[in-house]
Amino acid sequence: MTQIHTSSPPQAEPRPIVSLDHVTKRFPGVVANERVSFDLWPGEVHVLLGENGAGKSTLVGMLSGLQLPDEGGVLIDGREVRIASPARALELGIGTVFQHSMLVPSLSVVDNMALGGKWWSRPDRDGVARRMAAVCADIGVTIDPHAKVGSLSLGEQQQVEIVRALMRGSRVLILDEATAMLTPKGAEDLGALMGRLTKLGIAVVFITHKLNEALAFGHRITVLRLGRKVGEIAPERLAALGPAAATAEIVRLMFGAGVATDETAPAPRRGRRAGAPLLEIEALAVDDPSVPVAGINLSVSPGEIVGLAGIDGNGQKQFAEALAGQRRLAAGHIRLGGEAIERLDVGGRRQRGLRYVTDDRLGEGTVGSFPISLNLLLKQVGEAPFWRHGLEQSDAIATHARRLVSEFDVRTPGIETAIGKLSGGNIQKALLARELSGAARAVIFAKPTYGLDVQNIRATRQRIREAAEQGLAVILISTDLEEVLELSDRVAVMSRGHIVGVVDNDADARSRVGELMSGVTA
Ligand SMILES: Nc1ncnc2c1ncn2[C@@H]1O[C@H](COP(=O)(O)OP(=O)(O)OP(=O)(O)O)[C@@H](O)[C@H]1O
Repeated sequence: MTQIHTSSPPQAEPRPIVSLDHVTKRFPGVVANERVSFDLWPGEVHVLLGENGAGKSTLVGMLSGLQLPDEGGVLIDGREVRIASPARALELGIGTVFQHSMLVPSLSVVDNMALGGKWWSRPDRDGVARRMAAVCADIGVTIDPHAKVGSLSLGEQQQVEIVRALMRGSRVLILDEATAMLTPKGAEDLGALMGRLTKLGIAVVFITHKLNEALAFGHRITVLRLGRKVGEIAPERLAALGPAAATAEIVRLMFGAGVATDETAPAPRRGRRAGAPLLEIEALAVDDPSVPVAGINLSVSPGEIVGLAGIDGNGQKQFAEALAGQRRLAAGHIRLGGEAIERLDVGGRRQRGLRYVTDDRLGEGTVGSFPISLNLLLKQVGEAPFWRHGLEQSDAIATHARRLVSEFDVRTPGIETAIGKLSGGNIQKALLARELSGAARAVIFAKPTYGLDVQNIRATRQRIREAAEQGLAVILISTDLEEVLELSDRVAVMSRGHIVGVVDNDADARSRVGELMSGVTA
C-alpha cells in the first residue's frame, strides 16, 4: 500500500475526517441547507438521501469547493477550513465524482490523468501509468492506461475518475448520483468498489435516489428534506434494523408527513373523478437514447388532476413532449374526447384543446426578445383573427394581450415589453395565460412551480386547481411530492421510462408513492 494515505492512527481519539457544523446555505428565494450538521467518518460509506431539491448537492458542494456556507463551519480532522474552490478541496484530500464524466473522451486514460499538471512539462506517461497501476492494484480495478476514455463504459470512466482522485491524495470521495446513469451491473461494481475503498480507510459520501443501493452499499444514512436534516441512521442501528425496518424508517423520513411546509395551503384534493376519460393514452412509447419511454397507459377524466411523480430524469419530459406533439411517438395512441390525435402536430393538437406548459420557460416556452403580446400568441402565429392575409392585426393582438395580462395578473410595464425582462413568476403567468386560454380541454403542466417564489408557487397551484374545476383534464408532472399530493386526485409514479404504479390520493398515498419512487415496490 504505497499510494493511499489512510486514516488517523488507531490510538488517536476517533473523530470524523470531515464535519459540517450547522451549515446554512441560501439561494434567492430558498434555504437550500438550514443548520445542517454532517459528520463523515473514516472507512464509511455515508449515504445522503432526499427528494429532488432536498439540498443534497448543495451540502456536498460545500465539501467539494463549489459552495461556501453562509453560516456554520467546515472542519477537516477537527480543524476549521475554508474550501473556496474544487482545487482547494483536492488539496485538502476531497475528490468528487459526478454523474456525468468530467474526463476528456478523445484522450487516453494516462493523458487524462496527466491533465492539470504543469503545462510546460511533457507528461511523464510511463510514470503516471506506473502510479496508476499501483492505485488500481490497491483498490482492485483493472484499467488499460492507454485506452481512449471515449471507448470506456460510463462505469469504467468513473473508475478512472476515482483512481485519479486517489492519485491526487484524496481520502474523501464524494459520489454525487454516480450510479444514476449506470447499468445495474455497473452500479453493483461501483458498490463493491466503494466497499474496498472503505477498507482502506477512505470515506465516501454517496448520493443516490435508490433505496436498495443505499441499504446495500451504505454504512450510515442521512436523510435531508426541504433543506433540513431529518434523520441520521448510524451503522449499528442500520445493522440492527435490517433491510425491511430500515426501508420503512427511511421512507417515513423522506416522505412522511411532519415537515411543516405551508400551513395555509388548502386541503388536498382527494380522488375526485368525473365521468368518462377525456384524455386517453395507450401503450405510448418514445425512443430516446437516455431514457426510452415505453408502455405508458393513462387516462384522465374532465376535472381530474393526475399527478405524475418521480425522480427527475425518469422520462417525464420525453413523455410530456410526445404528448404535446413535440416528439415523435415510437408507438401508441393518444385520444382526446375520443378522437385520435397522435398523428397531429403541435398546432393540430393545440387546436383540439391539448395544451402544454413546459418547464423550460425561457428556452422552449417563450422567445425572450419578443414582446409579451407576441409570446402570448406564439403557437398561433398566422392564425385569424390575429393575422389576416399574412398581415399582423395589431389591434386584435393588443386587445388579446391586454385581456390576458389583466386576467392572469402578469406584472409588466406593458404588453410590448420583451418577455425575457420579466421575473420568472411573471413569465410563468404569461405561459399559463397562453396555455389555459381559448378552448383548452386538457393540459400538461411540467414542473409548473419549479424555481418560483412562495407567492408565485401558490398562485400557480391555484391556477391548476381552477383549470380542473373548469372541467379540464390535467396531468401534473412534478418532482415535488408535497405538490403532487396537494393537487392530485390520483398519482402515477414514473421510473426508468415506465409508469410503475398509479394510486388514488387517499390517506395511504404518501407512503405508497414514496415506496414506488424509491424503487422499493415496482
Ligand atoms: N445555484 C443555485 N441557485 C439557486 N438555487 C439553487 C442553486 N443550487 C440549488 N438551488 C436550490 O436549492 C435547493 C436545493 O437544491 P439541491 O440541488 O441541493 O438539491 P438536491 O437534493 O441535490 O436535489 P436533486 O436530487 O434534484 O439533485 C433547491 O430548491 C434548488 O432549486
